[in-house]
Amino acid sequence: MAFFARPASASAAVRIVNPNIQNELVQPSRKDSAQRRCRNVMIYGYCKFEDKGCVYYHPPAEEVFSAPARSASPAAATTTGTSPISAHAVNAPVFVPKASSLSLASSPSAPVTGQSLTSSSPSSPAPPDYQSTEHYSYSDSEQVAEFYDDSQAHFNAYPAGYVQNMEVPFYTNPSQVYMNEPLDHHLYTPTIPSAFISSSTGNHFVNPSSELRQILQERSHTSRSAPLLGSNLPEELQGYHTFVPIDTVSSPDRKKFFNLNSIVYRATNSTDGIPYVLRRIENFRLMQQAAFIPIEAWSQIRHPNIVPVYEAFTTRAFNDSSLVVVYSYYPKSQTLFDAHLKSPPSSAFSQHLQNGGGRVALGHSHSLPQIAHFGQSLPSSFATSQSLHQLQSNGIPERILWSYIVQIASAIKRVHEAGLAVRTIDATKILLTGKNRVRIGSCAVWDVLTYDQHLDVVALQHDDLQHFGRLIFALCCHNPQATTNGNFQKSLEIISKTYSHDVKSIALFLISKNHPHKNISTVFEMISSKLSMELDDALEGMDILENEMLSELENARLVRLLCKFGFINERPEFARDSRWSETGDRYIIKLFRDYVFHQISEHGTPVTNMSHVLTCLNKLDAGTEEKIMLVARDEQSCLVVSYKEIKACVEAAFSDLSRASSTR
Ligand SMILES: Nc1ncnc2c1ncn2[C@@H]1O[C@H](COP(=O)(O)OP(=O)(O)OP(=O)(O)O)[C@@H](O)[C@H]1O
Repeated sequence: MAFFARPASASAAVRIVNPNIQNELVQPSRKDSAQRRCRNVMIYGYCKFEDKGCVYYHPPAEEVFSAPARSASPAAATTTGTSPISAHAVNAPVFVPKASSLSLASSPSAPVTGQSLTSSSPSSPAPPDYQSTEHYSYSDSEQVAEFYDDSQAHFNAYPAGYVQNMEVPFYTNPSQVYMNEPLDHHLYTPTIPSAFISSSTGNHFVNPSSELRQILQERSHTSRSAPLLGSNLPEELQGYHTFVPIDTVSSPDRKKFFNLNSIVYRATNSTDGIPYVLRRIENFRLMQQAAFIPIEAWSQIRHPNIVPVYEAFTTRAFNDSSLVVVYSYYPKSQTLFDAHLKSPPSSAFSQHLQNGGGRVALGHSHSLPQIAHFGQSLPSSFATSQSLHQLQSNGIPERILWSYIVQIASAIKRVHEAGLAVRTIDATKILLTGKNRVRIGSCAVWDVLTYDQHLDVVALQHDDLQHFGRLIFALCCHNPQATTNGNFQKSLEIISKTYSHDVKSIALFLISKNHPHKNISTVFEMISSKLSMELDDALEGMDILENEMLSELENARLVRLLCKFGFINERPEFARDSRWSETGDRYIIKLFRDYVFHQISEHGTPVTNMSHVLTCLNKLDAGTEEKIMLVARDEQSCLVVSYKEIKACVEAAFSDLSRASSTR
């Protein structure tokens, strides 16, 4: 086919082949070592190891010198026919036949230092100056010194003393035996110097780099958890499928929303494939369609501290009349109640505080006292059984407290400015979705439930601030009932002793009933000194995340390259078409694939070093001028090519395939 008929000459690669062995090149069967012509003879015209144990065939001198490649001056070698040897061959490292097991055994490997390599005897006979070769990274003494450290000694393909005294029978083929290459950091996306980014320690909002991936993986894993078998949930509902209850607590006390039963599910939207949270209010009969008007208003609100409202509908799919409100899903999030107010304070909570806040994995406790919110009452024993000292020591750290205050105040401000009231400022409805990141959830439900009551928004906004004050009291005192059941004075005492005066002031202001200037703008005036700290931490967190992203940038380009290799290499439909795989560009790509992935150690075992693979692929993607020697599997020919040329081959072969796929 036309698109596969790219001439082999399109490649700028230099092919090093002894013209005398053209017939051997096409012979598929391998010869015994003793019959195979020594590669040193083929390339340099002689082998200095001929009398020192080289097991390969060394033809008589006349035969050797009759070949064009035997030129005493390899640089003068001419390119003829299909087996050119160009000036590049001069710089080719001495070819080494694969060491036989015998020779390997007799020459155990040992670390080779840069010094030993550079101290090669100047009187060493003829092979082209190994040290002066400028095209081969592996022959650059500086680089060799750089990567031949002791820790890499086991990868060393060269027996000890090889360069110095040339005593060893063979040196090995660089394309067949793995050598640890130095990473050229210029090939990578530069990251911000670590001195300027505290990614290892993390910041107020971002976990340390070492934890970040695990946390993201866990979230991803959670969002794909399998649905419960036999859960009797609808298979499909209003474009949502794969229903999974999020709150697995079976106690009926734990699913109250106002005086109605409420259950939260995760389900996948069929249109965009994204998981959402569906809050279902059981046994609710919607009396008028207009009750959904607030949903429209709420769906317009986008704020980093509010769980976005997506849509709402009623359904009978749960065998009752249910109201369902759909929200964005934050996998592995916790309510503030679960994170900070669960009682008794667990060791996990203490650990959490030691870690400076953030999310902790707290299990649900079925023996927990009932939480007082939305009209439910809490057994007073819960509030009073803890000593003052206990309550003090279990309070939330002030830095985290201020962070919550600023974030929640900011969310309230947005909602109030939109002419709405939040109505869910409660520890059980505010989610901790990341390290010290809070989002007010379950918004809009109240507005739908009480639509026909025509409540005064200003009064509701006032209530928001009061609930906010109660929340601060609860968090400071580690007690959801800190402001009721006669606990107020004691709670105030705790706050005065444990926290700064500013905390006490804002808490008292919010909880007060008849303050003349009580609105969210006044709250912001009171907390203004804390805003800059929050802003600084947020921006620093952004820098850290950007830096993390930079390190991931490489992934995409490497995956693209690997995909191209997958498309090009060993296509079964061209298995018999030697033009496709055994000539020209594709052949180079195939050999390069061997060079990257099929390296072997000096013991003949596969090398699976990712660093080598990444180095090669990055150099390929960058298209560097650095040259490497690719050796055919039958070891009868080798090619000296630059990464730039291989890159051109990959691009050409891939565009051939792309063209073919688009024209059919
Ligand atoms: N948008 C959301 N994304 C992820 N998880 C959520 C979301 N909304 C709620 N959840 C989780 O669903 C679970 C149940 O939520 P719910 O509001 O019912 O909290 P709760 O602690 O069970 O309160 P209640 O006692 O009122 O039922 C909680 O663990 C909460 O973390």
